[in-house]
Amino acid sequence: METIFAEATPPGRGGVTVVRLSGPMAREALESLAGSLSTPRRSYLRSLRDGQDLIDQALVIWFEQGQSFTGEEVAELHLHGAPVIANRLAQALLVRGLRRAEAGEFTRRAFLNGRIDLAEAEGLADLLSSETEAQRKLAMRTADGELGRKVEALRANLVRAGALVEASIDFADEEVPEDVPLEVFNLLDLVRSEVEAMLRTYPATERLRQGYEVAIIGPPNAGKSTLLNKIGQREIALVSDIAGTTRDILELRADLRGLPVVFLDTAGLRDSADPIETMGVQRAMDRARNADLRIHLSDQGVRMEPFFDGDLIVRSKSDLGTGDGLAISALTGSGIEALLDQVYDKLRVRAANSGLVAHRRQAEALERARSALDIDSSLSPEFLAEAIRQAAQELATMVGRVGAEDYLDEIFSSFCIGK
Ligand SMILES: Nc1nc2c(ncn2[C@@H]2O[C@H](COP(=O)(O)OP(=O)(O)OP(=O)(O)O)[C@@H](O)[C@H]2O)c(=O)[nH]1
Ligand SMILES: [K+]
Ligand SMILES: [Mg+2]
Repeated sequence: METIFAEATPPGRGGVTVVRLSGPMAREALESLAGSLSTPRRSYLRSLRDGQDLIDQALVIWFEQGQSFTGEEVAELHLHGAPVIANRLAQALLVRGLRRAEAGEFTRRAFLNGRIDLAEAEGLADLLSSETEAQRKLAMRTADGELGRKVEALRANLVRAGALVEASIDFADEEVPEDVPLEVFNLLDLVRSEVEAMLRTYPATERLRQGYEVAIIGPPNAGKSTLLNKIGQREIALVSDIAGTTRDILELRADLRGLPVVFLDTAGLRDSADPIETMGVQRAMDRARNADLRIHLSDQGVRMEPFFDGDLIVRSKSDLGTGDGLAISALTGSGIEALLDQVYDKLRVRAANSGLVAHRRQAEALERARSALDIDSSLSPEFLAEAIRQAAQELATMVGRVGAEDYLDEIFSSFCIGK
């Protein structure tokens, strides 16, 4: 096993740069620069020297194998935050036979050494890419192992059910089969209903993780682009009094009171002789259909039917005269907060339905466990035992105890170097 190193802090100047080493040579490499360090998990202020060259004064610490994030021997060096210092240290470490870590390699080693399960690794990746409070909370629960513990508890129930069935097979004499105990069916019902409950929350959870899409749609010149710019407080979209200004879909990522929301500005909906505009309208419709919510914007007095259920019907340009229902003026800003309140309220209801299963990989493993458990209670004990074993296997896959190889590259490459 090679010893790896990487900066754990972002590149560039700063107060400190933390460099982390992991692997069998971590302590030895550190001591060759900092002198001997008797006690693990204690920080020492030391001069780092590569031969005669003083690299830096640094706070250093080492962790013994089994007592670190990766589970390997780990060393940490807190250097003064200048890239030249970290580069000089890297040179000294390369000479000593260490190599630079790849993206996510520390976390990958933590997984391979059983320090975290795969769901925790996914949670950690989500945590690092969280942009809003709701995403942080969701990711933190998974990173903290909540999902893994829950799935392990279900798997333990299956293991018990399986053992009971096996026992009934073993004790049955040739002629008279032993009845499968009722407890088995109770355990299976419990696991099935928990798995189903988790699967029900998956779509809402996945959405919360990725962010909600709110499409602004309506006829040309309704003021859609002006509204997007107003929400984003910058000039994202071109605005003009020429109908058909917007063609491509423009996205604004926003933190709406803690919820991750992508607002979409779209081409004004109308029949047009211009083929490019028609393509834009097609895109607008396709994207709007799949969005979580649509703000359906139109001028005062224009008759509007909602395209989709639950759309927010909003009148624009209220500064030019008052109309019916929810009205905004992107010019004066009036009504915008009330509109965002309504968007928030609708999305919050969806967020409230979220649970812990936020990734397709996790949901697919649960789906397979559910179909394995979709069994007829009149099955022979042998078939029952096989179905239970299969379902337990799928739950083990979900937390990465088995069969995780195919997912590792995908999951760990989403981390940055040094994590
Ligand atoms: N008075 C007033 N004018 C507005 C308001 N919002 C937008 N406008 C004007 O309405 C015109 C059209 O605005 P856009 O934002 O380009 O409209 P759009 O819906 O994006 O139009 P398309 O992209 O062509 O579909 C521009 O001249 C804007 O300045 C408003 O609240 N009040
Ligand atoms: K326009
Ligand atoms: Mg526009």
